[in-house]
Amino acid sequence: MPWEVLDWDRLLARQSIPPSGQAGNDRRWVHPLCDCTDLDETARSYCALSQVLFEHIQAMKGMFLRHQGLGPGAEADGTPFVIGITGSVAVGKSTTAKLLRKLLSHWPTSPRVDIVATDGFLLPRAQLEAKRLQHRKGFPESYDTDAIRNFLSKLKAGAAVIEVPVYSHELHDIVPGSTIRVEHPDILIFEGLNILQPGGIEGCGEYAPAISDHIDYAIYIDAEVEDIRRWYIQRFMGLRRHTSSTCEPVVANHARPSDAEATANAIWRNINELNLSENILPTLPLADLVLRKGANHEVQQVALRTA
Ligand SMILES: Nc1ncnc2c1ncn2[C@@H]1O[C@H](COP(=O)(O)OP(=O)(O)OP(=O)(O)O)[C@@H](O)[C@H]1O
Ligand SMILES: CC(C)(CO)[C@@H](O)C(=O)NCCC(=O)O
Repeated sequence: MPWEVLDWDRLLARQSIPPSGQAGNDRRWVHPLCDCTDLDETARSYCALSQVLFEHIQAMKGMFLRHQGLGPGAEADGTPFVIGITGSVAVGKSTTAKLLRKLLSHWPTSPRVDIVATDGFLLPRAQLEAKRLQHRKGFPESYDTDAIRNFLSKLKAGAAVIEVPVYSHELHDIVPGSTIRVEHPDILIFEGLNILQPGGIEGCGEYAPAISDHIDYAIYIDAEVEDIRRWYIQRFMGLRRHTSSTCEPVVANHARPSDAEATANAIWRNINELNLSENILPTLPLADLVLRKGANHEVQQVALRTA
């Protein structure tokens, strides 16, 4: 697969986004969004990523306007642009989404940016149990895929308000009666494990549309499996400290940290790592951009698909 490794210095030197569009020179904006060790390097790498997206969206907009016979000053059609972010459980999709939202909303075009996670479209725990899917959480069959496609169709059709269900990592379940409102953003960051899965064949023998049909630009976050496992265990142990025993038996019913860590390792091995190798990693070649992270979450490489 032809990939071009991004040269950040050359890209940032182009300054296609003026410095005022880079969330400021003060790198402390990074800190509330992620607990990274090198603020400057993190800001620089995500600014480079933001610039790739800016140039791509401007080029798409220019192409659309030319196609409509309109000049560069004209307004495009206002359809939300969907950026997909995928990769393993705990690889940092939500964190990257938040960093990008911060940067994108500082663009000179001041776009309104929303984030939606496919977690909200997981089947509620009771339904997973009824279908004996409780050990397949995160696998394609554990989501309401029709609801995901429906959501993206409505978004692309210009719906003014769409309500999306919410998943809680503390409850390990969909939060009953809770939704977030998506109100016709300029850019939607849509993050999840399964967004690049092929559509498959439906009962009547026809191809089902794929979720990715609605994704305009797809980012895959990649890292060493051993690093992702460590991040997953750290997050699990952190959540355990913050979870009351009434919330989540899987997390909270471990009096001893070593028991909790053993459970986290078992969930990683039997569910999340399996899902990564069977379903998620095979979609990497379908991404437009691969962001490769090192052991401390630093961005080591950004590669763009050229064909
Ligand atoms: N750039 C970063 N610097 C420091 N820590 C990070 C960074 N990115 C992610 N993390 C940490 O790694 C863990 C996983 O990150 P995050 O929750 O964003 O992953 P995710 O891919 O969205 O997970 P899931 O698929 O389970 O929702 C979290 O504990 C998060 O704080
Ligand atoms: C919610 C998912 C599936 C995806 O984000 C993941 O974070 C998760 O919870 N995986 C299942 C294993 C676990 O309970 O941690």
